[in-house]
Amino acid sequence: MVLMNPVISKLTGKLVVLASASPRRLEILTNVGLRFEVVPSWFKETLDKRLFKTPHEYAVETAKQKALEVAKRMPFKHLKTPDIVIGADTVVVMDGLILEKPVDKQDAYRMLSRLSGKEHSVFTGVAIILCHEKEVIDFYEETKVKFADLSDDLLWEYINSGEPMDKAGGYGIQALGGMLVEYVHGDFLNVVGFPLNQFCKKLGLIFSPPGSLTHNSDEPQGTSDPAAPDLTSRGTMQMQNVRENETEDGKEKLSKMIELMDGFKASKVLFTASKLHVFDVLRSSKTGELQAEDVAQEIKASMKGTERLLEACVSLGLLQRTGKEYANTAMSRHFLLSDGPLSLQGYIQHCNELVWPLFTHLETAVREGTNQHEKAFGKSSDNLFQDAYYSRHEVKLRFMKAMHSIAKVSGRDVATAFDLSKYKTACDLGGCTGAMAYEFAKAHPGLSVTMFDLPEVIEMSGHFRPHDADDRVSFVAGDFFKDELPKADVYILARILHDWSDEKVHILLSKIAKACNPGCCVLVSEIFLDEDRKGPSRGLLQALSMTEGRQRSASEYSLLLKSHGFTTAQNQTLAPTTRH
Ligand SMILES: Cc1cn([C@@H]2O[C@H](COP(=O)(O)OP(=O)(O)OP(=O)(O)O)[C@@H](O)[C@H]2O)c(=O)[nH]c1=O
Repeated sequence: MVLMNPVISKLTGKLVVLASASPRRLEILTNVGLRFEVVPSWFKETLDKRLFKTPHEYAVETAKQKALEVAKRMPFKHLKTPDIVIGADTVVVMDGLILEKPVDKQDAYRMLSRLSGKEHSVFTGVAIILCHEKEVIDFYEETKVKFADLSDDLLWEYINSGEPMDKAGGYGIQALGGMLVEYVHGDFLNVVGFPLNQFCKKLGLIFSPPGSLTHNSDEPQGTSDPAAPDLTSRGTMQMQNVRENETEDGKEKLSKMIELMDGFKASKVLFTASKLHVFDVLRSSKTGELQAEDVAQEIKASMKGTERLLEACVSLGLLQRTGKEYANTAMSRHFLLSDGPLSLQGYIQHCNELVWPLFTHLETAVREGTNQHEKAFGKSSDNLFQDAYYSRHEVKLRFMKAMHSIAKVSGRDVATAFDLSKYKTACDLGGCTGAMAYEFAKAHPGLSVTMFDLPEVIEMSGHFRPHDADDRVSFVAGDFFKDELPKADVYILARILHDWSDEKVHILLSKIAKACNPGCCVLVSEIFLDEDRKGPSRGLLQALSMTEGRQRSASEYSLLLKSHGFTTAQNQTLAPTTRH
């Protein structure tokens, strides 16, 4: 096959994966000579549509989740890491209503009769994951389609052909459904399921030599990812242009370097916008949108500073701007509103107030091999909650809010990672606010969960109790290094062991081993380092501000557990172990 599009040939030799079961997407990409593997995504298309301001944001987010699921699964299940994963999601939108694939014939009838005689939009969201660079480029395309007036007889005949069932909006424009269509405005293949033209342009931006990036100006509308793929600033591109022997690889390295150099600025923008409640302020305005001036007034900050902050937030995908109006993005609505169910506010403020000051002393920390608590806060931190710094009410509360938000975001995944149906009781050791314990109770109707933590933590955990608190969750005060542990079938250690030296971990595990009966299990939830300790960088970066704790690999945790009679039953991102 002759390759007309040189961009496609840039992917030669790379492991490209299409995270889609759609035969149409496979055909469109095969037709242009792309070589790839198909690994359909297991991501269920169940995102809450109400959380998205526009239908295309929903399609883009679904595409991203489909692709990410495959990118994460492949190294484990297929034992290979792809270079690129492509995900897509097509939706039909009529009067603001998102139509996906019909669930049955009646549903197809409802959809098609809604579309009859009118114009609607078809949006396809696409996500391209660059696995090694850990980057996501996403975009969407909109095409307008007008249906002719359709009689009931025609509709039922079409539905009975079986064609509508696996197609968004209940029709396939490329086949019989083409007969229903009066006109199409825009990219036809976008309706079929994949906006090939825009996809190739994006690939061009990612893979073409720097000089050709000047064609940025005709970039199509609808790019929803402000962070990518414009990998470097224009100033930098010009500089690269001058150096003719600069390779594509060199450009990638440079962009990675720039990302690393700027990383701290991006974090601080997030921390500051959260601390000033920018996201809450925008949410509580009547329309969900505000101009910079109004935001400045609400957050009691200067106009100039606020404008800069808002613009930086837009560039990071934390906010979006239409004209002069700023609004939250779907991601911000998900994670950055103080009262959202998945709010990360608590953890972000912990990073801002505690981790950030510690990292400003990283150089000394490296020279001395110690955590720089004393330098940053004037106090040493041998034992959280017991030293003077942590004894301050607001500091304790902030720490608890941080742990609470992490437990809320990850709790369901931890609670449902393994089949615990044969167990009756669980004990969450160091469970802080009880958020994780409630997630376990919710996920396992037959399980009673005891939350065990220091008395001063239990005392304050009332602040975090849900209104509909499940009475299968109870709270017991104690020190897990000194006091007797409650009896349980499952001991949960979520983000606990990394805080302690091997010596202390042994003390804790021997107490668990003593308290539990044969057949009991310990569920460990941690960031597991790769066996060669080359990643993930989240874990290795966290280690830099640790006191006596350390990050370990799955086999290091297994060894510690084994020495107390626990044999590892499963050993992946989340590891439960069973005692025999
Ligand atoms: C409007 C229209 C849609 N489709 C198909 O509708 C599915 C949408 O569903 P999806 O959720 O985006 O994809 P999927 O098929 O479930 O696959 P996956 O990517 O694995 O989720 C895709 O197939 C598209 O081609 C057509 O074939 N022709 C058309 O005219």
